[in-house]
Amino acid sequence: MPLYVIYNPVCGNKSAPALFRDHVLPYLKRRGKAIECVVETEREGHAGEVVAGLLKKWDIDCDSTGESRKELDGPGGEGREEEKTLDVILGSGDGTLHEIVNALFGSPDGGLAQESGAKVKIVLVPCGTANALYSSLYPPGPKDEENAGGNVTESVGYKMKAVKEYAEGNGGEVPLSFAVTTLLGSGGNSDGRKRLVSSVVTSTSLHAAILRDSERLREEYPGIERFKIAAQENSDKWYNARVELLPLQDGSPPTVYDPASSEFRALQPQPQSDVWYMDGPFAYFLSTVNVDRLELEFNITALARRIRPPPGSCDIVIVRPLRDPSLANEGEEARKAFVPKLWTVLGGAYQGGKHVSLRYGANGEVGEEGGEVVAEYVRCGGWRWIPDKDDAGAHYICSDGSVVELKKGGIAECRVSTQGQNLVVCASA
Ligand SMILES: Nc1ncnc2c1ncn2[C@@H]1O[C@H](COP(=O)(O)OP(=O)(O)OP(=O)(O)O)[C@@H](O)[C@H]1O
Repeated sequence: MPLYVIYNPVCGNKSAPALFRDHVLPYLKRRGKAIECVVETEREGHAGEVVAGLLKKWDIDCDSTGESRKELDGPGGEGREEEKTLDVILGSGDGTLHEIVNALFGSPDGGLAQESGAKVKIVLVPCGTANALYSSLYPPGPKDEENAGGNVTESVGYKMKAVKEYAEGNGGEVPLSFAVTTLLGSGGNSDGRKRLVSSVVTSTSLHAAILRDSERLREEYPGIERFKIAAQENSDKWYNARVELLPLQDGSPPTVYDPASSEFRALQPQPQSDVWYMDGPFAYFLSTVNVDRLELEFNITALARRIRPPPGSCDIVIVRPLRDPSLANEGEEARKAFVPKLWTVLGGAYQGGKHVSLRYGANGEVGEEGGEVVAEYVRCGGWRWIPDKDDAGAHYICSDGSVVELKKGGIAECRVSTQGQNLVVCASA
């Protein structure tokens, strides 16, 4: 199985070239790992082009030599069909992985990866700003903290965990689920793309606004502080839309987390409808697959680790401010009054996922006891986001950090797919 190394020199704090030069490549050499090629990405989209190009070339090579995809497995292994696997050590953030996923699976028929029948194994080296997938697969434990002297994100030992497990052959691997968002109605979106494949997060509302606005802050603030600044700027905005929730893969109803029983329960069917809908306004709407956090400490879909999700499902965190019993309308005053409550929810995500248990008291105070939940935590097979035509801010969709704008009247439909079974990432066994 050929091994390629790809890293993005500009992601995060731009430390990938030094990390690969000083640590990753020398380590692989010491372990005797033969590398076909090292690619430093040169532009947006390049990582996807490289991996797609390798699969295409592989197909041509196999066809022209007539070897098909069969390989002999050494003495005694005659006739055994060996899986074709392309191993890629990827130094990047989630955005570069997103480009690879979209290059391989972005077309409606399943795409290149499906056609070639090859398996692609990704070994992540977290070099980006947030590294949601890596930090979900390798949540740091006390030993990592101790070894890192308190700064896990900058620790070479922590960043090298997947590479070491891969090279030593003692790691595991997990297939990725995808959240496939189709942009429907009114000609899709502003940049012509109609299908977005996420392997981490798909969002609207505050999170999409943060990602949209944080890009312009990237040069000045290469770290995660740019997300906090963009969050401040957008904190009192609400988004008018209707959401339709889609059933789980086995046809059962979407479920919602009940902090009183610490379990998910089925949403009640709604009369005369085969979908389950929620009306806005929304302050927050964020759905994930494969992860329980978006940064090392930001455990926004914390239950994805605590209560294992069924295959083909996404976890969604939703905040609808008008559930607050102290707010009667959508006026400016109400929006301002709600800001601290939204911060309490997001702050809970930074405290190990406490937000999933927050509830309103009779006068709208937020605590761990009381009535209605503040953040609705839903698990389902997908969703449709139907923005109010006149609410321009409700038309942004974020897919793994890249943000698209729906055209007026457009709808985003996100369905979870397990189509990516031949794309796996290394994870602790
Ligand atoms: N040589 C390059 N010059 C400019 N941009 C590049 C280059 N190589 C890759 N890119 C782009 O860099 C962007 C940022 O990469 P990535 O998302 O992996 O890191 P990040 O945003 O810092 O981290 P995260 O997604 O974890 O927050 C990607 O959109 C990718 O297309």
